[in-house]
Amino acid sequence: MIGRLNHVAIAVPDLEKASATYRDVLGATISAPQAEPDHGVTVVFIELPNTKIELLEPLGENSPIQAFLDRSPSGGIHHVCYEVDDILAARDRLKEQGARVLGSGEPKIGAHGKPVLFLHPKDFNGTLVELEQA
Ligand SMILES: CC[C@H](C(=O)O)C(=O)SCCNC(=O)CCNC(=O)[C@H](O)C(C)(C)COP(=O)(O)OP(=O)(O)OC[C@H]1O[C@@H](n2cnc3c(N)ncnc32)[C@H](O)[C@@H]1OP(=O)(O)O
Ligand SMILES: [Co+2]
Repeated sequence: MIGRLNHVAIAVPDLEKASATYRDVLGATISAPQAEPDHGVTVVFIELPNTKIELLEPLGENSPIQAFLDRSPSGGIHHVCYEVDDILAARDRLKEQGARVLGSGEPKIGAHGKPVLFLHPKDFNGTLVELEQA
């Protein structure tokens, strides 16, 4: 079911500072910040030869990553995103197997303009999993 690793996401308290570190210290090319109010975050992407790094900071009052940052104020790896060919078939199969699909269970459009879903970290070895329609 899961295919390519689309991105590894790092939650950060300050997107500008984190972007500068990746740009100036690691020599990375950073995309322009992208506000995603429907997801409660602002993100940038770093294109790597074999995948992407997503840096994300909270946006708005009810950001789903605020509690994560309260627990880890300097930030940390937040989720991994795998591509799937058919996100609805993947969702239905995962639910049949007892995995918890977060939110309403209906995919939302993610940062790449594709439908995404999230799976509860407790069902996947303490790792928040995002699925993105390939
Ligand atoms: C623009 C879209 C973009 C894209 O790529 O397209 C994105 O990636 S948007 C990313 C931001 N959106 C989300 O993360 C949505 C899904 N996340 C959630 O719904 C919440 O973050 C949730 C439910 C996973 C956790 O929320 P919260 O921390 O407030 O809940 P709890 O305090 O109840 O935590 C429960 C339990 O899980 C542990 N936890 C929480 N977050 C993570 C994490 N990122 N990785 C691993 N574990 C996590 C938390 O420590 C609690 O564990 P416990 O042992 O019970 O204390
Ligand atoms: Co993501």
